[in-house]
Amino acid sequence: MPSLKDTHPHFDFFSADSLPDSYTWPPLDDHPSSVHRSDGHHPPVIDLDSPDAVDLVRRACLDWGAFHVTNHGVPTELLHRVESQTRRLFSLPTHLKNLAARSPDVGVSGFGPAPISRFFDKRFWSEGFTIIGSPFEHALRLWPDGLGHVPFCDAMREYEEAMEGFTGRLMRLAFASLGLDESVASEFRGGPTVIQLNSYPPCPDPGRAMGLAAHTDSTLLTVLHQTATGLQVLRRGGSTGWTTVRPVPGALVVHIGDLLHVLSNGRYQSVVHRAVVDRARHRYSVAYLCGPPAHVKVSPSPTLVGPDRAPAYRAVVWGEYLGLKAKLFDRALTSISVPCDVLSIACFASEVVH
Ligand SMILES: O=C(O)CCC(=O)C(=O)O
Ligand SMILES: [Fe+2]
Repeated sequence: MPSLKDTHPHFDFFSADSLPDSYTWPPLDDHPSSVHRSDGHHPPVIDLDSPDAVDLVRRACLDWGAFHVTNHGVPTELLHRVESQTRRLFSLPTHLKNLAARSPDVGVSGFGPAPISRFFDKRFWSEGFTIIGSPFEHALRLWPDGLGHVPFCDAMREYEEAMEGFTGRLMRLAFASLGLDESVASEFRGGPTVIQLNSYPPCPDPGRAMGLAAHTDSTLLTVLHQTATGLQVLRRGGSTGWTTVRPVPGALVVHIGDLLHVLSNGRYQSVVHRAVVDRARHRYSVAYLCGPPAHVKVSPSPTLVGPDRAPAYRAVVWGEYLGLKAKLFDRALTSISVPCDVLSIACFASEVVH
Protein backbone atom coordinates (compact mmCIF):
# COMPACT_ATOMS: atom_id res chain seq x y z
CA MET A 1 0.00 0.00 0.00
CA PRO A 2 1.58 3.31 -0.97
CA SER A 3 2.16 5.80 1.79
CA LEU A 4 0.99 8.55 -0.59
CA LYS A 5 2.75 11.37 1.16
CA ASP A 6 1.81 14.47 -0.74
CA THR A 7 4.97 16.43 -0.33
CA HIS A 8 8.46 15.95 0.97
CA PRO A 9 10.11 18.99 2.46
CA HIS A 10 13.26 19.57 0.42
CA PHE A 11 16.22 18.31 2.35
CA ASP A 12 19.74 19.72 2.29
CA PHE A 13 21.76 16.59 1.46
CA PHE A 14 25.08 18.35 1.94
CA SER A 15 24.49 19.24 5.58
CA ALA A 16 23.96 15.58 6.59
CA ASP A 17 26.90 13.69 8.10
CA SER A 18 24.77 10.65 8.88
CA LEU A 19 21.71 9.11 7.28
CA PRO A 20 18.47 10.41 8.83
CA ASP A 21 16.00 7.66 9.74
CA SER A 22 13.56 8.77 7.03
CA TYR A 23 16.28 8.02 4.42
CA THR A 24 17.46 4.72 5.94
CA TRP A 25 16.35 1.68 3.94
CA PRO A 26 16.77 -1.90 5.16
CA PRO A 27 20.24 -3.13 4.24
CA LEU A 28 20.04 -4.83 0.87
CA ASP A 29 22.29 -7.83 0.47
CA ASP A 30 22.34 -7.33 -3.29
CA HIS A 31 23.29 -3.69 -2.84
CA PRO A 32 25.37 -1.78 -4.62
CA SER A 33 28.96 -1.78 -5.78
CA SER A 34 29.62 -5.27 -4.39
CA VAL A 35 27.84 -6.44 -7.54
CA HIS A 36 30.53 -6.76 -10.17
CA ARG A 37 29.72 -8.93 -13.10
CA SER A 38 32.15 -10.27 -15.58
CA ASP A 39 31.73 -9.56 -19.29
CA GLY A 40 28.78 -11.31 -20.83
CA HIS A 41 26.72 -10.43 -17.76
CA HIS A 42 26.30 -6.84 -18.71
CA PRO A 43 23.87 -5.16 -21.12
CA PRO A 44 25.60 -5.18 -24.52
CA VAL A 45 27.14 -2.23 -26.34
CA ILE A 46 25.60 -1.88 -29.81
CA ASP A 47 27.17 0.14 -32.59
CA LEU A 48 24.23 1.70 -34.39
CA ASP A 49 26.18 1.62 -37.66
CA SER A 50 26.77 -2.13 -37.44
CA PRO A 51 25.21 -4.16 -40.27
CA ASP A 52 23.94 -6.51 -37.52
CA ALA A 53 22.28 -3.73 -35.50
CA VAL A 54 18.75 -5.17 -35.90
CA ASP A 55 19.76 -8.62 -34.63
CA LEU A 56 21.84 -7.15 -31.81
CA VAL A 57 18.92 -4.97 -30.68
CA ARG A 58 16.56 -8.00 -30.74
CA ARG A 59 18.97 -10.07 -28.65
CA ALA A 60 19.52 -7.21 -26.16
CA CYS A 61 15.78 -6.55 -25.81
CA LEU A 62 15.04 -10.23 -25.21
CA ASP A 63 17.95 -10.80 -22.81
CA TRP A 64 18.11 -7.53 -20.90
CA GLY A 65 15.52 -4.95 -21.89
CA ALA A 66 18.45 -2.51 -21.89
CA PHE A 67 21.57 -1.84 -23.94
CA HIS A 68 24.25 0.74 -24.66
CA VAL A 69 24.41 2.50 -28.02
CA THR A 70 27.47 3.98 -29.69
CA ASN A 71 27.54 5.96 -32.95
CA HIS A 72 24.24 7.49 -31.89
CA GLY A 73 24.95 10.80 -33.63
CA VAL A 74 24.50 12.98 -30.51
CA PRO A 75 27.57 15.26 -30.35
CA THR A 76 29.88 14.63 -27.36
CA GLU A 77 30.10 18.39 -26.85
CA LEU A 78 26.30 18.54 -26.41
CA LEU A 79 26.33 15.64 -23.92
CA HIS A 80 28.98 17.47 -21.86
CA ARG A 81 27.01 20.71 -22.01
CA VAL A 82 23.77 19.02 -20.91
CA GLU A 83 25.57 17.41 -18.00
CA SER A 84 27.26 20.65 -16.94
CA GLN A 85 23.96 22.57 -17.10
CA THR A 86 22.34 19.79 -15.03
CA ARG A 87 25.12 20.16 -12.48
CA ARG A 88 24.65 23.94 -12.52
CA LEU A 89 20.90 23.60 -11.86
CA PHE A 90 21.25 21.21 -8.93
CA SER A 91 24.05 23.25 -7.36
CA LEU A 92 21.70 26.21 -6.88
CA PRO A 93 20.75 26.81 -3.23
CA THR A 94 17.69 24.85 -2.06
CA HIS A 95 15.59 27.97 -1.49
CA LEU A 96 16.07 28.93 -5.17
CA LYS A 97 15.33 25.44 -6.47
CA ASN A 98 12.13 25.52 -4.43
CA LEU A 99 10.99 28.47 -6.56
CA ALA A 100 10.68 25.97 -9.41
CA ALA A 101 9.20 23.16 -7.30
CA ARG A 102 6.64 20.79 -8.77
CA SER A 103 3.19 21.63 -7.62
CA PRO A 104 -0.07 19.72 -8.05
CA ASP A 105 -1.60 22.77 -9.81
CA VAL A 106 1.19 23.14 -12.34
CA GLY A 107 1.61 19.42 -13.10
CA VAL A 108 4.65 17.23 -12.83
CA SER A 109 7.25 19.56 -14.32
CA GLY A 110 9.77 21.23 -12.05
CA PHE A 111 12.05 20.47 -9.14
CA GLY A 112 11.41 17.87 -6.43
CA PRO A 113 11.75 14.27 -5.34
CA ALA A 114 10.98 11.60 -7.95
CA PRO A 115 7.18 11.28 -8.29
CA ILE A 116 7.40 7.53 -7.48
CA SER A 117 8.82 8.36 -4.04
CA ARG A 118 5.29 8.68 -2.67
CA PHE A 119 4.85 4.92 -3.02
CA PHE A 120 7.61 4.29 -0.49
CA ASP A 121 7.84 4.91 3.24
CA LYS A 122 11.52 5.79 3.03
CA ARG A 123 12.85 8.72 1.02
CA PHE A 124 15.23 8.69 -1.91
CA TRP A 125 18.74 10.11 -1.70
CA SER A 126 18.18 12.16 -4.84
CA GLU A 127 16.57 15.21 -6.37
CA GLY A 128 14.91 15.50 -9.73
CA PHE A 129 13.93 18.17 -12.21
CA THR A 130 11.33 17.26 -14.81
CA ILE A 131 11.11 19.22 -18.05
CA ILE A 132 7.94 18.83 -20.09
CA GLY A 133 8.04 20.92 -23.25
CA SER A 134 9.99 24.13 -22.66
CA PRO A 135 11.99 24.65 -19.44
CA PHE A 136 11.86 28.44 -19.97
CA GLU A 137 9.33 29.35 -17.27
CA HIS A 138 11.06 27.36 -14.54
CA ALA A 139 14.53 28.43 -15.68
CA LEU A 140 13.54 32.09 -15.48
CA ARG A 141 12.52 31.59 -11.84
CA LEU A 142 15.84 29.91 -11.05
CA TRP A 143 17.99 32.50 -12.80
CA PRO A 144 15.85 35.66 -12.55
CA ASP A 145 18.62 38.15 -13.33
CA GLY A 146 20.27 38.68 -16.67
CA LEU A 147 20.79 35.81 -19.06
CA GLY A 148 21.54 32.99 -16.56
CA HIS A 149 18.71 30.86 -17.89
CA VAL A 150 19.91 31.01 -21.51
CA PRO A 151 22.69 28.36 -21.49
CA PHE A 152 20.42 25.97 -19.58
CA CYS A 153 17.46 26.41 -21.96
CA ASP A 154 19.73 26.23 -25.04
CA ALA A 155 21.34 22.98 -23.91
CA MET A 156 17.97 21.34 -23.12
CA ARG A 157 16.41 22.49 -26.42
CA GLU A 158 19.36 21.20 -28.45
CA TYR A 159 19.30 17.92 -26.52
CA GLU A 160 15.60 17.52 -27.20
CA GLU A 161 16.20 18.02 -30.95
CA ALA A 162 19.07 15.55 -30.96
CA MET A 163 16.99 13.01 -29.02
CA GLU A 164 14.08 13.33 -31.43
CA GLY A 165 16.35 12.27 -34.29
CA PHE A 166 18.04 9.54 -32.31
CA THR A 167 14.86 8.00 -30.88
CA GLY A 168 13.29 8.04 -34.36
CA ARG A 169 16.19 5.90 -35.55
CA LEU A 170 15.94 3.67 -32.47
CA MET A 171 12.20 3.12 -32.89
CA ARG A 172 12.73 2.01 -36.50
CA LEU A 173 15.39 -0.43 -35.31
CA ALA A 174 13.16 -1.72 -32.52
CA PHE A 175 10.29 -2.22 -34.99
CA ALA A 176 12.54 -4.01 -37.46
CA SER A 177 13.85 -6.21 -34.65
CA LEU A 178 10.25 -7.30 -33.90
CA GLY A 179 9.68 -8.07 -37.59
CA LEU A 180 7.34 -5.06 -37.92
CA ASP A 181 7.11 -2.59 -40.76
CA GLU A 182 9.66 0.13 -39.91
CA SER A 183 7.58 2.83 -41.54
CA VAL A 184 4.82 2.31 -38.92
CA ALA A 185 7.31 3.49 -36.27
CA SER A 186 6.75 7.06 -37.51
CA GLU A 187 3.17 6.96 -36.11
CA PHE A 188 4.67 6.80 -32.66
CA ARG A 189 6.92 9.83 -33.13
CA GLY A 190 6.35 13.45 -32.18
CA GLY A 191 5.01 12.83 -28.66
CA PRO A 192 5.44 15.38 -25.87
CA THR A 193 9.06 15.90 -24.88
CA VAL A 194 9.95 14.85 -21.37
CA ILE A 195 13.47 15.18 -19.96
CA GLN A 196 14.15 14.00 -16.43
CA LEU A 197 17.30 15.37 -14.77
CA ASN A 198 18.48 13.42 -11.73
CA SER A 199 20.99 14.33 -9.03
CA TYR A 200 22.39 11.84 -6.51
CA PRO A 201 24.55 13.71 -3.96
CA PRO A 202 27.35 11.93 -2.07
CA CYS A 203 25.83 9.92 0.77
CA PRO A 204 27.30 9.20 4.23
CA ASP A 205 25.90 5.63 4.26
CA PRO A 206 25.36 4.46 0.66
CA GLY A 207 24.74 0.83 1.65
CA ARG A 208 21.53 1.82 3.41
CA ALA A 209 20.32 4.59 1.12
CA MET A 210 18.36 4.39 -2.13
CA GLY A 211 18.88 6.85 -4.99
CA LEU A 212 15.79 5.78 -6.92
CA ALA A 213 13.86 2.62 -6.06
CA ALA A 214 13.15 -0.21 -8.52
CA HIS A 215 10.69 0.74 -11.24
CA THR A 216 9.97 0.44 -14.92
CA ASP A 217 9.53 3.51 -17.12
CA SER A 218 6.09 4.40 -18.54
CA THR A 219 7.60 5.03 -21.97
CA LEU A 220 8.16 3.32 -25.29
CA LEU A 221 11.91 3.81 -24.83
CA THR A 222 14.03 5.78 -22.39
CA VAL A 223 17.48 7.10 -23.30
CA LEU A 224 19.75 7.62 -20.30
CA HIS A 225 22.95 9.65 -20.26
CA GLN A 226 25.19 8.75 -17.30
CA THR A 227 28.89 9.29 -16.72
CA ALA A 228 29.19 7.72 -13.26
CA THR A 229 28.21 4.31 -11.90
CA GLY A 230 24.86 4.03 -10.11
CA LEU A 231 22.33 2.52 -12.52
CA GLN A 232 21.37 -1.10 -11.87
CA VAL A 233 19.07 -3.34 -13.90
CA LEU A 234 17.28 -6.55 -13.03
CA ARG A 235 17.56 -9.17 -15.70
CA ARG A 236 14.12 -10.71 -16.09
CA GLY A 237 13.76 -14.41 -15.74
CA GLY A 238 17.31 -14.70 -14.44
CA SER A 239 18.39 -15.36 -10.90
CA THR A 240 21.46 -13.17 -11.09
CA GLY A 241 20.04 -10.24 -9.10
CA TRP A 242 20.95 -6.64 -9.80
CA THR A 243 23.54 -5.83 -12.43
CA THR A 244 25.41 -2.55 -12.26
CA VAL A 245 25.36 -0.85 -15.66
CA ARG A 246 28.76 0.77 -15.75
CA PRO A 247 28.94 3.82 -18.01
CA VAL A 248 30.57 3.22 -21.38
CA PRO A 249 32.36 6.41 -22.48
CA GLY A 250 30.40 8.19 -25.20
CA ALA A 251 27.55 5.63 -25.17
CA LEU A 252 23.90 6.21 -24.26
CA VAL A 253 21.84 3.63 -22.35
CA VAL A 254 18.48 2.57 -23.79
CA HIS A 255 15.69 1.07 -21.66
CA ILE A 256 12.59 -0.72 -22.91
CA GLY A 257 9.56 0.95 -21.31
CA ASP A 258 6.09 -0.37 -20.50
CA LEU A 259 4.51 0.89 -23.73
CA LEU A 260 6.97 -1.01 -25.96
CA HIS A 261 6.24 -4.00 -23.72
CA VAL A 262 2.54 -3.59 -24.65
CA LEU A 263 3.22 -2.91 -28.34
CA SER A 264 5.39 -6.02 -28.59
CA ASN A 265 2.64 -8.05 -26.85
CA GLY A 266 5.03 -8.82 -24.01
CA ARG A 267 7.78 -10.12 -26.27
CA TYR A 268 10.07 -7.34 -25.08
CA GLN A 269 9.66 -6.78 -21.36
CA SER A 270 10.17 -3.38 -19.79
CA VAL A 271 13.36 -3.35 -17.73
CA VAL A 272 13.20 -3.02 -13.94
CA HIS A 273 15.94 -0.64 -12.85
CA ARG A 274 17.03 1.53 -9.92
CA ALA A 275 19.82 3.93 -8.95
CA VAL A 276 22.16 3.50 -6.01
CA VAL A 277 24.40 6.16 -4.49
CA ASP A 278 28.04 6.64 -3.61
CA ARG A 279 29.89 7.91 -0.54
CA ALA A 280 32.16 10.34 -2.38
CA ARG A 281 30.80 10.97 -5.82
CA HIS A 282 27.95 13.27 -6.82
CA ARG A 283 26.24 11.53 -9.74
CA TYR A 284 23.96 13.10 -12.33
CA SER A 285 21.86 11.39 -14.97
CA VAL A 286 19.68 12.69 -17.79
CA ALA A 287 16.73 10.57 -18.94
CA TYR A 288 14.89 11.34 -22.18
CA LEU A 289 11.45 9.76 -21.97
CA CYS A 290 10.20 8.78 -25.41
CA GLY A 291 6.46 8.22 -25.66
CA PRO A 292 3.81 8.41 -28.38
CA PRO A 293 1.77 11.49 -29.38
CA ALA A 294 -1.13 12.11 -26.97
CA HIS A 295 -3.88 10.69 -29.22
CA VAL A 296 -2.03 7.56 -30.41
CA LYS A 297 -3.32 4.32 -28.91
CA VAL A 298 -0.69 1.74 -28.06
CA SER A 299 -1.83 -1.86 -28.29
CA PRO A 300 -0.19 -5.18 -29.19
CA SER A 301 0.85 -4.98 -32.83
CA PRO A 302 -1.53 -7.07 -35.02
CA THR A 303 1.53 -8.72 -36.57
CA LEU A 304 2.49 -10.09 -33.14
CA VAL A 305 -1.00 -11.38 -32.41
CA GLY A 306 -2.45 -14.51 -33.95
CA PRO A 307 -4.52 -17.62 -33.23
CA ASP A 308 -1.83 -18.95 -30.92
CA ARG A 309 -0.82 -15.56 -29.53
CA ALA A 310 -3.77 -13.60 -28.18
CA PRO A 311 -3.32 -9.89 -27.38
CA ALA A 312 -2.09 -9.76 -23.79
CA TYR A 313 -2.92 -6.07 -23.21
CA ARG A 314 -5.70 -3.67 -24.07
CA ALA A 315 -5.03 -0.42 -25.93
CA VAL A 316 -3.98 2.70 -23.98
CA VAL A 317 -2.94 6.24 -24.78
CA TRP A 318 0.11 7.60 -22.96
CA GLY A 319 -1.84 10.00 -20.69
CA GLU A 320 -4.12 7.22 -19.46
CA TYR A 321 -1.19 4.94 -18.78
CA LEU A 322 0.65 7.66 -16.84
CA GLY A 323 -2.51 8.12 -14.75
CA LEU A 324 -2.60 4.37 -14.02
CA LYS A 325 1.08 4.40 -13.10
CA ALA A 326 0.56 7.37 -10.76
CA LYS A 327 -2.21 5.42 -9.02
CA LEU A 328 -1.04 1.81 -9.20
CA PHE A 329 2.73 2.08 -9.71
CA ASP A 330 4.09 -1.45 -10.33
CA ARG A 331 0.61 -2.89 -10.91
CA ALA A 332 -0.15 -0.54 -13.84
CA LEU A 333 0.91 -2.98 -16.56
CA THR A 334 -1.07 -5.83 -15.00
CA SER A 335 -4.10 -3.54 -14.78
CA ILE A 336 -4.27 -3.33 -18.58
CA SER A 337 -3.51 -7.00 -19.19
CA VAL A 338 -6.29 -9.05 -20.73
CA PRO A 339 -7.09 -11.99 -18.47
CA CYS A 340 -6.74 -15.41 -20.07
CA ASP A 341 -10.34 -16.44 -19.33
CA VAL A 342 -11.63 -13.34 -21.15
CA LEU A 343 -9.34 -14.26 -24.04
CA SER A 344 -10.54 -17.83 -24.23
CA ILE A 345 -14.18 -16.69 -24.10
CA ALA A 346 -13.40 -14.17 -26.89
CA CYS A 347 -11.64 -16.87 -28.96
CA PHE A 348 -14.44 -19.32 -28.33
CA ALA A 349 -17.05 -16.67 -29.27
CA SER A 350 -15.22 -15.82 -32.49
CA GLU A 351 -15.02 -19.51 -33.40
CA VAL A 352 -18.77 -19.91 -32.80
CA VAL A 353 -19.57 -16.81 -34.88
CA HIS A 354 -17.31 -17.67 -37.83
O1 LIG B 1 19.73 7.75 -12.71
C1 LIG B 1 19.56 6.65 -13.18
O2 LIG B 1 20.47 5.88 -13.44
C2 LIG B 1 18.16 6.15 -13.44
C3 LIG B 1 17.17 7.24 -13.69
C4 LIG B 1 15.81 6.69 -13.99
O3 LIG B 1 15.57 5.52 -13.93
C5 LIG B 1 14.72 7.59 -14.37
O4 LIG B 1 14.90 8.82 -14.39
O5 LIG B 1 13.61 7.05 -14.67
FE1 LIG C 1 13.69 5.01 -14.86
